Amino acid sequence: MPNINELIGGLDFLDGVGTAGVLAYVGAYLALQLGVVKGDVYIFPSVNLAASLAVLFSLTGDFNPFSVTIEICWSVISVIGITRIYIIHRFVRLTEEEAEVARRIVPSLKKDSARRLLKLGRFTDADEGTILTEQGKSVVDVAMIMGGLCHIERNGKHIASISVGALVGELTLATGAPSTATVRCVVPSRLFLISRNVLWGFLQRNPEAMADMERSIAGDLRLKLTDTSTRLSSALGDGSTLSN
Ligand SMILES: Nc1ncnc2c1ncn2[C@@H]1O[C@@H]2COP(=O)(O)O[C@H]2[C@H]1O
Repeated sequence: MPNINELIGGLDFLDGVGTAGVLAYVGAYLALQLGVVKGDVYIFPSVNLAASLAVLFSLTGDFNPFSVTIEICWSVISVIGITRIYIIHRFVRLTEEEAEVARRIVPSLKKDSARRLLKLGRFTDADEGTILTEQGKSVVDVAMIMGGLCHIERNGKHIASISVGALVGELTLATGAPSTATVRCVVPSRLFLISRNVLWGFLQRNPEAMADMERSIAGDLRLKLTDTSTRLSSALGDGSTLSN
């Protein structure tokens, strides 16, 4: 049985290139599975392209039609991937408002995916008095406030105010449960609206967007809770406490 030195010694230049190609393939795939690289950044298709060309080159010494076919397909698919990423970087543009929404709710989404999400919703100017959600009723549209001011009302009482950057309807996004408050625009407001069902469907099909959205909601909740707790403690400023 040949030992390792004899095996390595028996490799010629083409074998060496082929081996490097195989290692690159396996390394890229392992990195993808470990989450070290993503499939939609340049590095993954580039390494795959280099690997397929290396293996293709090594096959010139030992022709095999099936291996050559798969390597050519791999090279072509890698070039398609690289071209797609280039087109997204170079040509997909978001308007300022679109970019603001994308940064706020899905900051790590690629521009083309963010654009797909944004196309599912709409920007609108809401008049003073517009009601965005009604306490106890299911939320129809989740909103992001781009400009203006809204009041949060519980049982007809104003309990908090939200403005630019705040989300509306996020608390019941996942469950579709009755909304926890009535939200009313108290000045003309600029909004981004997206149907709750449509948004939820998109998030379920896009785990990366779901993770982003969960982070955005967590950040939003932190601000809202802090604000509400501050209001509550100043309302109880006379030293009284809430009884249960
Ligand atoms: N205390 C609060 N501060 C800020 N916003 C709130 C508060 N309570 C409810 N909301 C918002 O009002 C929305 C009503 O619908 P949701 O319960 O889905 O999500 C809720 C939040 O977006």
